[in-house]
Amino acid sequence: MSNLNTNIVNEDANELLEGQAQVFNHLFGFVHSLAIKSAVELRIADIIHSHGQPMSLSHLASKLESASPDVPCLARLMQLLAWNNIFTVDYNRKPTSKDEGEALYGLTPTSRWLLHDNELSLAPMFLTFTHPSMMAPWQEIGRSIKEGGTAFEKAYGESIWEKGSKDDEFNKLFNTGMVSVTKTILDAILSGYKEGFSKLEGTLVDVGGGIGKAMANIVEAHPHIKGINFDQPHVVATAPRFQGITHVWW
Ligand SMILES: C[S@@+](CC[C@H](N)C(=O)[O-])C[C@H]1O[C@@H](n2cnc3c(N)ncnc32)[C@H](O)[C@@H]1O
Repeated sequence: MSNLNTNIVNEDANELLEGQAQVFNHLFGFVHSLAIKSAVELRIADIIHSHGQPMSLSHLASKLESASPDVPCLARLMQLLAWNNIFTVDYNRKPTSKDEGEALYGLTPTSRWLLHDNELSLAPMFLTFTHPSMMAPWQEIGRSIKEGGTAFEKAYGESIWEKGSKDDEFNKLFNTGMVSVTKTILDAILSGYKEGFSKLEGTLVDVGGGIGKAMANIVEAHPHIKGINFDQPHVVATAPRFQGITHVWW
C-alpha cells in the first residue's frame, strides 16, 4: 500500500487516474456483450424492424413477449445499447403521436445483423458464444496457462468435440452458431472465387464443414461440382439433406 502511495506522488496523477478508469472499463467489459445478448433474446431489433421506423420505449415494451415488462430496466438497457451505437436514439423528436415527447430508438447497421428473421443474421452466433456453457471456459484461462491444456478442457474435463458428441443441446448450440457465421461470409467467397469454382472439375470436400451449409451454397451456385461435407459423426447426424451433397464422417 505504501508503495502505491509513493508511486502516486511520483507519477503523473492524471495518467494514473486514467489507468484506474481503464481498469473499471475492462472490469465491466462483459456487460456490453451481455447487454446485446439480452436485446437479441428480447428480439428488440426485430420489433423495431417490424414497426418500420424508430419506436418509443413504451411502444417497444408493449411489443415484448411479456405481460408486465420492467420498463425502467428496459430503458437502462436501451440507453447502454444506444451509447454503444447498437441502436440510434433521438431525443429531439416532435411530440405529435402517442409516443409524445419520448425518445425514439431505431436500428443501426450493427443491429440489422441481430435480426432473427433475416437469412443473414448473426443473432444465432451471438446466442451461441454468450451462452453460459460457452463462457465457462473463459474463466479457466489462468489455470490453463499454469497447468497446460485448453481452457475448455479445464472447465469440462473433455474437449469441445467430446462434449458435443455427448450433449445434444450443446452440439445444436455450437452448430447453429457456426452456420450463422458461414452464411454471412459465403457471398463474399462465392463472388471472390467465382472463376475458381467454375473451373473446378470433380469433387470438392469441406473438411470440418459442420452441417454442410457452406458446401450446399457452393454447389447451389455451381451445380457441376460434386460436394462432400466431412465432419464428426454427431455433427453430420444433425445435418439436413442438401441437393448434390454427400455427408461423410469418420
Ligand atoms: C469452427 S467449426 C467450423 C464449421 C464450418 N466449417 C462452418 O464454417 O460453419 C469446426 C468444425 O470442425 C469439425 N471437426 C473438429 N474436429 C474434427 C475431426 N477430427 N474430424 C472432422 N471434423 C472435425 C467440428 O465438428 C466443427 O464442425
